[in-house]
Amino acid sequence: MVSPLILVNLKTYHEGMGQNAHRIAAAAETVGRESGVVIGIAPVFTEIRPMSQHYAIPVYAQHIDAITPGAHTGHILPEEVRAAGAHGTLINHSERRLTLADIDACVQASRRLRLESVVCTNNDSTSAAAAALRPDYVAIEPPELIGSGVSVSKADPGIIERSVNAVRAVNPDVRVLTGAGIQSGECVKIAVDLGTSGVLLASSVVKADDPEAVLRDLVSLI
Ligand SMILES: O=C(CO)COP(=O)(O)O
Repeated sequence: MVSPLILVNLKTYHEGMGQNAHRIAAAAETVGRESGVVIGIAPVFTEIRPMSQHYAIPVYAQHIDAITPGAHTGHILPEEVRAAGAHGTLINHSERRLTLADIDACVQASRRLRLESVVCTNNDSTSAAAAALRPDYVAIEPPELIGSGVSVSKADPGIIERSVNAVRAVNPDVRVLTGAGIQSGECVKIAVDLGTSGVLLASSVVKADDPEAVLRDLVSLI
């Protein structure tokens, strides 16, 4: 069986972040190596290259733009994200929504560039729609639970189950992640038992005094 994926989105949390981001990446590398669970990190764009060079963990962009090389200013070119060493990318995160046409173009660019694509969604209908675009992962995250400290696994397991079924019905090759408020091994176990291939999370690791201890707990029951 393929290892579940624990994907830590560092967002733009900033306080002490330069140092903290590297501390989290080092912890992800250690805990990932010891547990055999794949722990990936999605840092800010400027940290993609240093992180992919220094740590043996998959590094993800938090976003790419649906553009091709040429005259664009202030955009994120998928080719540059790949060249910086990214293994994959989030697409359509709740805090960075895109149009359907742009999500499609981003998934296609990811496929062409061999970037793993993780399309974020907010409910089972959008999960089904995203699955039709054939990304590697659909990540269902109820927006009202993001950053709330209340885990989707416990507060709304039904949305995970419905999304897994919706995605499987459209394309069984697309794997499902879930996120929002994920904070413990128990949350991860519930998500995996409901048919997901792992979790997408942020605050419980990024804001922790001891991120390595939280990561150890997250992988403890899978
Ligand atoms: O948006 C998220 C991950 O991309 C979830 O954030 P929290 O883990 O802070 O709820």
